[in-house]
Amino acid sequence: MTEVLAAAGLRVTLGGATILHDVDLTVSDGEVVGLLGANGSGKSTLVRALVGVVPAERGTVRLLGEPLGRRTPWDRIGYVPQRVAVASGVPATAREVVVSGMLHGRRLVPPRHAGRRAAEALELVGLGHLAHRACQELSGGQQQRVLIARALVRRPDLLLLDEPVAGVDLPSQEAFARALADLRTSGTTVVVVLHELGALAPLVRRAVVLRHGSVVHDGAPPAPAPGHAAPSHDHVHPHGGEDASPPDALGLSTVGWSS
Ligand SMILES: Nc1ncnc2c1ncn2[C@@H]1O[C@H](COP(=O)(O)OP(=O)(O)OP(=O)(O)O)[C@@H](O)[C@H]1O
Repeated sequence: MTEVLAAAGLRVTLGGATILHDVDLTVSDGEVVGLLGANGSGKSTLVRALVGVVPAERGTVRLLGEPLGRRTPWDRIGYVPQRVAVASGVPATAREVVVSGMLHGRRLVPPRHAGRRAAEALELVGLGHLAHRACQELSGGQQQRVLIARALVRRPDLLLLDEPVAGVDLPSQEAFARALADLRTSGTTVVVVLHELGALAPLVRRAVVLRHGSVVHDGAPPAPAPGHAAPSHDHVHPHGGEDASPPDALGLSTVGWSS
């Protein structure tokens, strides 16, 4: 199996605190890996360090066989950050934002087929009918799906997603799961931060669980507690927090797997 992502001894310090403690993570071609853990366990920081958005104090990252830096093949990598507003007052349409996903490095002009590819990517996330709508007129969940389409339009070999379906309704989550299944079939490797496997459960065969910035589990996804997967489960009751006691061995008591 070809190594698509390899992080070794990754240490990240932010605001004087060590957030990631020498994390090792290797992901092979075609894997779909779920990154799980309680709030504040370091999932987003890990993904951000993997794409170089936050600097690592120590350790190395290789993406698609190249060290993180000038040689990273960004045109083959898709990244969806944790919920950010797409619009930010810029009057771009959904289609324009998605087309911008085809720009990278020295490619500052979209290729001729960009419009067609953007339309396809928006269809994949169920937003084909809103392609020409200004992003600032879209709901938060719809904006999130525009960002997913923006990552998909590259047809990436490696896709990193930070809570892509948070705040997205169930039918759209299921549509996204189908799009991800198609990508996996075509060989895309996926690393996805999730609070719950939800609609993506059938796809995620490997779970990496973080706790206080260290990997505490790497293997089969832990089973959710009974009732947690049920559509009627409201998720408004407390799941505990960093101070909850006693946390289960994997620290999953805070992410909705047991309560
Ligand atoms: N820029 C920053 N400066 C200082 N501390 C930070 C910064 N960014 C994140 N942190 C801290 O790092 C820790 C991990 O945050 P991170 O966002 O990676 O967690 P997470 O597992 O993704 O959480 P969540 O599930 O809530 O999204 C938290 O304690 C957070 O307060």
